[in-house]
Amino acid sequence: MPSPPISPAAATAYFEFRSAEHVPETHEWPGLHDHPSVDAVAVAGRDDEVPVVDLGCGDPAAVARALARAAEEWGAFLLVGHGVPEGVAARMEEQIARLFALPAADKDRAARRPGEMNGYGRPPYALRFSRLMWSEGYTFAAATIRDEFRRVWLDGGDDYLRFCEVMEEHHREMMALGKRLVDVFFRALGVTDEQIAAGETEREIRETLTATMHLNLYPKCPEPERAIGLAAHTDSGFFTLIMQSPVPGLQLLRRDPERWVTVPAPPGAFAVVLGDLFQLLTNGRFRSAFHRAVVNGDGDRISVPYFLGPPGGMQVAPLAAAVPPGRKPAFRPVTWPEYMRVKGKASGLDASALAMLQVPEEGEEGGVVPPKN
Ligand SMILES: O=C(O)CCC(=O)C(=O)O
Ligand SMILES: [Fe+2]
Repeated sequence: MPSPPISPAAATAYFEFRSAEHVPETHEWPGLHDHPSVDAVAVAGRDDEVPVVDLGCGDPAAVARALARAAEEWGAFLLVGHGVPEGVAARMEEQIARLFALPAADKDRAARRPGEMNGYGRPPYALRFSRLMWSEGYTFAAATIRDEFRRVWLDGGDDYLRFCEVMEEHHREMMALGKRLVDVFFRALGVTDEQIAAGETEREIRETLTATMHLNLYPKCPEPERAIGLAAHTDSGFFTLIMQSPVPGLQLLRRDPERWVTVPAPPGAFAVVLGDLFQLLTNGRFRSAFHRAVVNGDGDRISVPYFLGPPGGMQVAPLAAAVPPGRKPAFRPVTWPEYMRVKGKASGLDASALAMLQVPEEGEEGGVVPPKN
């Protein structure tokens, strides 16, 4: 990506996507087609079918096996049979479309302030790039919904209340689902139900999960092949439950040969993407997925990643159950905020943050920074 990073003024300036007839230079991304985009279908000799995990299939052992395979080989999957009521996603879409359709002045009041996570605007990592993405976003800690959206709806009236109720409903459903999934992940790692019940760390991880929500609107784009909705990245926390419009846009990088596999968007399914701290927690057995979001020329797409991770003060270290007997943990312990600092530094060095946290094997040189991904 050419430097220098986008200027603070350009990064915060409001861009009117609706009236754009072309993708302006500020939003034009080179290198988007360095690897081909392919559909998630079986191709001879290549596995491009995004795994599907059916939580409701009634066979816990089969669910754990499917999850282990998806987490090891893809770091991502589609989740069905989860029991979240159908209406939740439709209500979310309606409210999010309404939020982003508000006048710029209302949204600007809630603009993210430097150094803060909550607010309207580009995610902090977007500021590293020299180009802008074709999306509008709003990030907030799920525990702060009522306070956060008073910045948008000053009067706290019916529109505000309705919006908050819908966000809270989604938060409740996703947190419950996230906790269920944590247990299935542990089972997929080979931890027994009794060990989970007795294991302090496992219990603490499930009981202290924290959630950040991000609302993404990818407006219809006049030249979708020249713009990107969200640049390629890995999520940093444990895992992300992504609600998406029934319009594909999420892509996963697969290797040998490198290609972007487009994740299907069947109504009712969630896309699940594993984050870097889950890779660390599972001693590298389950891996984070490099992904991006592309835009399209047919219509808007909305997505709501629900990022689950540890509380800020918790040290995340490889689980004993994930470390092979007689071996040392492969990573050193780290808190989420510390990890974010390492990741920020690593991006400047074009290095992998996880590799920087790796504990060298006996007899191996430490401090070597392999190239990113
Ligand atoms: O829009 C999507 O499907 C992906 C969003 C995403 O990866 C993110 O916000 O971290
Ligand atoms: Fe992501």
